[in-house]
Amino acid sequence: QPPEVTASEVVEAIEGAFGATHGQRRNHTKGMCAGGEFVGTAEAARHSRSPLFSGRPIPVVARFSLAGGNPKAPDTARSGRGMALEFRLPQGQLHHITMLNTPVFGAASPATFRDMMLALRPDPATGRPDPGRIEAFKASHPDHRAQAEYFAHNAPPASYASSAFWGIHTFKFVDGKDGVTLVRWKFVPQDGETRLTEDELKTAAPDFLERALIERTARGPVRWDMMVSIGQPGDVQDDPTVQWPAERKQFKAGTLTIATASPQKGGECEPINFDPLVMADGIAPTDDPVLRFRSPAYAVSFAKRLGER
Ligand code: HEM
Repeated sequence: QPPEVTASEVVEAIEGAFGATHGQRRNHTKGMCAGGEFVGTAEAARHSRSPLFSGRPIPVVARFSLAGGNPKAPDTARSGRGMALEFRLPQGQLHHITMLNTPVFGAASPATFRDMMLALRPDPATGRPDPGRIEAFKASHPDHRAQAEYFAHNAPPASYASSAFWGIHTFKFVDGKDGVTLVRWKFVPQDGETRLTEDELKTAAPDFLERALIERTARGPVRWDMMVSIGQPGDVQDDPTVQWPAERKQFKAGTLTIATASPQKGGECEPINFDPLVMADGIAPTDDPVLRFRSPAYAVSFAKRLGER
């Protein structure tokens, strides 16, 4: 039985690690807005009755971000990049998809996430995290390893437009007869995946990502294909640190087109809480404890930032 962890406790631990930026998200603080549309495929509609896959264009409000609560994090940091999508479905319904640029997450439980934040808390004597505490955290939390290794072996993206984003958790597609398909998905950039070179890691400007996406969308729309993998009996459902075997059957569920990009200040994405449990009928969560925990944690962060405005 894992120790009980509360959403407020975890958000306070994030604030302890990074500080709190008044009126802003406590995590993924640095980011930008974007907009476009999504068109689903007939194959997705066979597995899920979600209006997302009607085949008609669905307006999307998007936010791209850097993981962590540092609003000035350099875009060369070996940390997560986020893509958050709010689909504006007919009749005012909403659907959220909130992803990272890694195939796995760095915690199998909220407790590990909290302990990671506690380990990152700066030592008052040096103003920096204590390397000994970070090592102790890593040694005692093997579920953190897979994502850390991914970051160690994969440089950050050269542009949001050329990054893949994974849903990471397992979800359920529910069809018209209540049939359930276990799925995981990845948004694959049609621009191809490009990462910073060793040189660029040293020389790239700290805020190049925002300018790059604004310039890229000025030249024309950017597209990602939503690729869905179908789970098999025995595949992990409730652990976002474990990947499925690569040979799982895949199909294209739709294409996301991002046509506009802007700074987040005053942008449409700024006030949105991209709670991943906001889902329309036809896609449902699994019992992944991390997925379930995200919703109350985002609510705590959202309440704090709105309350400060
Ligand atoms: C225990 C696990 C996690 C905790 C406690 C957590 C916490 C948070 C918090 C507090 C925010 C800011 C919410 C707001 O003020 O709007 C946030 C944002 C975000 N998180 Fe998580 N998170 C967790 C796991 C994940 C996972 C597994 C993913 C990806 C699959 C993810 C992707 C994102 C993204 C992309 C954002 C930025 C959303 C935006 O642009 O508004 N997080 N997270």
